[in-house]
Amino acid sequence: MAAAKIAPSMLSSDFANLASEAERMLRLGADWLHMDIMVRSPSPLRPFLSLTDLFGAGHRSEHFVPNLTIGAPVIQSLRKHTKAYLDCHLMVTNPSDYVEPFGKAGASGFTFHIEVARDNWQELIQSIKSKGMRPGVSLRPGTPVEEVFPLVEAENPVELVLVMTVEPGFGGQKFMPEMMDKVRTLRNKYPSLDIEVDGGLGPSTIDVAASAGANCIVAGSSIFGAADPGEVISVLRKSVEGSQNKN
Ligand SMILES: O=C(CO)[C@H](O)[C@H](O)COP(=O)(O)O
Repeated sequence: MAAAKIAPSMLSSDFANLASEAERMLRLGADWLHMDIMVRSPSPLRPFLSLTDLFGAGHRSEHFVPNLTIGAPVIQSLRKHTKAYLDCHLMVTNPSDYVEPFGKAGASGFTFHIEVARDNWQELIQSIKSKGMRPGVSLRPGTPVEEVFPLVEAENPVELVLVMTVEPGFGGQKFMPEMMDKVRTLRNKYPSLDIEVDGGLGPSTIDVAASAGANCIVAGSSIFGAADPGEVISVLRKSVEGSQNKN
């Protein structure tokens, strides 16, 4: 059985006090710290053709997400203050460029998106492992779950699948319950896989995710915005463990 992991999304923390925010979350019972890496890196098509060339100005961003957060230097700084598992979710168009810097910085997990790694996921998994990190793959809401099966079944597999339950980019969005079919499918196929959900998770949505089979729970605004964040962490954990005990 895959153990429950509660991972506060540090995107909702006070970045100016990141080390103490991390320490506070761990003290309140968090297992992992979820780090949302959003970099305005150019599309791989950029040298040849840009969306601006195709559609003109005003098109949807060529960047993986329309936001900018933190990079390897921040992970490196945080690593000096904590031994915690740093669960890094790379929302970038070119994850292979970040493997070495994140490995050096002290990232624990490196989760890339299948949408930008359809052609090179084998090499990517290999290089993530060679830098001492745990590889994971994530999928956007519109991406069929079948796309990640080969990565879980590979000789050199990913060890975590992150099912996005909002469009990646920002905290505080509404949970998409229709993503639970993906979680159920993954759990039925892979009983011991780490299945993570991210986006809109909190006390009012956790039971749906936990009963579908998610065991790694990312939650930002519901934890950091709560009067008692430790209580929220405890509610999330009890829901996951309660669902596992039923099965
Ligand atoms: O990956 C993310 C955004 O892309 C965040 O981790 C996610 O949205 C968590 O925030 P919240 O719990 O507030 O929804």
